[in-house]
Amino acid sequence: MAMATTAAAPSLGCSRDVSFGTAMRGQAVPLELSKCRVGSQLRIACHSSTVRACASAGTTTLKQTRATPGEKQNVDRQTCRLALPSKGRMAEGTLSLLKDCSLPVRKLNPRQYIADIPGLKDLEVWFQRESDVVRKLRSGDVDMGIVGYDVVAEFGEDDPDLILIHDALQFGECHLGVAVPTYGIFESINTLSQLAAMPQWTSERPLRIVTGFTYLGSKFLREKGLHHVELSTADGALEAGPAMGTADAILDLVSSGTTLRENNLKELEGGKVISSQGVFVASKKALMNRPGVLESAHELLERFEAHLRARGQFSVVANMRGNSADEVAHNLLKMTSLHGLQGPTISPVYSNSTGEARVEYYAIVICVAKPDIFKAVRELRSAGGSGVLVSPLTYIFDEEPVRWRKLLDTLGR
Ligand SMILES: Nc1ncnc2c1ncn2[C@@H]1O[C@H](COP(=O)(O)OP(=O)(O)OP(=O)(O)O)[C@@H](O)[C@H]1O
Ligand SMILES: O=P(O)(O)OC[C@H]1O[C@H](OP(=O)(O)OP(=O)(O)O)[C@H](O)[C@@H]1O
Ligand SMILES: [Mg+2]
Repeated sequence: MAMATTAAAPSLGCSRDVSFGTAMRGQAVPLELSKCRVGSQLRIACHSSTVRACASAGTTTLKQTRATPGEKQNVDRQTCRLALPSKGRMAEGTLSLLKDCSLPVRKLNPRQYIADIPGLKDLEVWFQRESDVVRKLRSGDVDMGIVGYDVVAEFGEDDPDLILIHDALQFGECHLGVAVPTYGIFESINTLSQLAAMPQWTSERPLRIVTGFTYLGSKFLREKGLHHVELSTADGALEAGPAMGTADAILDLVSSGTTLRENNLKELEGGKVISSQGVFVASKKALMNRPGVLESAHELLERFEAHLRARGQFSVVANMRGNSADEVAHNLLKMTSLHGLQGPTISPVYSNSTGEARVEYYAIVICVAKPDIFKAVRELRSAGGSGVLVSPLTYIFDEEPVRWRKLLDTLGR
């Protein structure tokens, strides 16, 4: 297996000092590695599979270390760090969210892993695989991150240092669930309890489940009382496992359900482990101790809240016929979709059709939830409205976001 360089590590200054190029499983270990001794100061960033490859090559006594909670690195770092997914759908979703919040990420070239956000000074942006975003939050190498909740739950391992500042960024929506084949011994199995009760599973022949979520998976299955279970892992295309005969069931992410259907699999009732979407997560220690982190988190949270709130709403302006603002208000408030955020804004429209200033119309401004827009237009017309203008909103800045207050409470502020 070819192993890619992890060139960001030395500049990230985290628990590794150098990186190396490629090595083939079972082949000679690269020269630099064979020179390195356990206990020396040389720390190497590599894929975890590399450590296994080196061990099987038998040329090194290299020890794999994982950043663990409390094992804080980079204590002297002066800058705040935000880690973002380096590839895939979550990278796209994150970059477009930040752009929509007028915080475009500036990356000098596509293969560089460091970037910045011109709108946020004193903040470094680092691109990392999602699992590494969570690991580096836990090790103190980065302060904040945007990733899928599934990754926080899996690699965060319930670490109390990880705080979800925003738990619903409205992209990357999916859930983690158990699925079995639609055919054979599973034909009449539709729930997790039925799966657990199948006589086939014994300690000699456990239920084999393939998943990328071993932490969440084993915890969930234990809690649900499935005892004779063996989890195996794969990096992708897990849905092939049952048909290939390498697994009986899968525990994987589901969004539209197409991949399950196309591979003759069905989800089990009671088999949903978690729902997931993009989240804004931070290290509690960093929020409390590193100067500037809380301020950056506040700025990001305010923008996310204002943008996401606005994204679901239209601004509607219309002229309403009426004898008084009170009468117009009364007519509007009778309609279910015309209440606005706090209530409609109503202002007199002065015309001089008769040579003197007269009020025949009132202009109203309301916010309407996007799914309700056509109902709102119908209701406006029936209440005497005309000239209805509908525009998208960029931000809705309301009072202090509830999530900000909640964060301060969590931090004891
Ligand atoms: N089908 C999906 N629809 C929506 N979001 C998804 C879907 N699958 C995964 N996600 C979300 O996107 C995250 C990253 O998944 P993605 O498939 O982009 O990366 P990966 O599986 O780690 O890598 P790759 O598939 O490129 O090898 C997941 O952790 C989850 O939060
Ligand atoms: O319910 P659906 O909309 O079909 O989406 C679910 C699929 O999406 C993800 O896979 P991905 O596309 O990332 O491929 P991978 O298995 O190679 O990771 C996930 O692992 C499922 O296989
Ligand atoms: Mg994937």
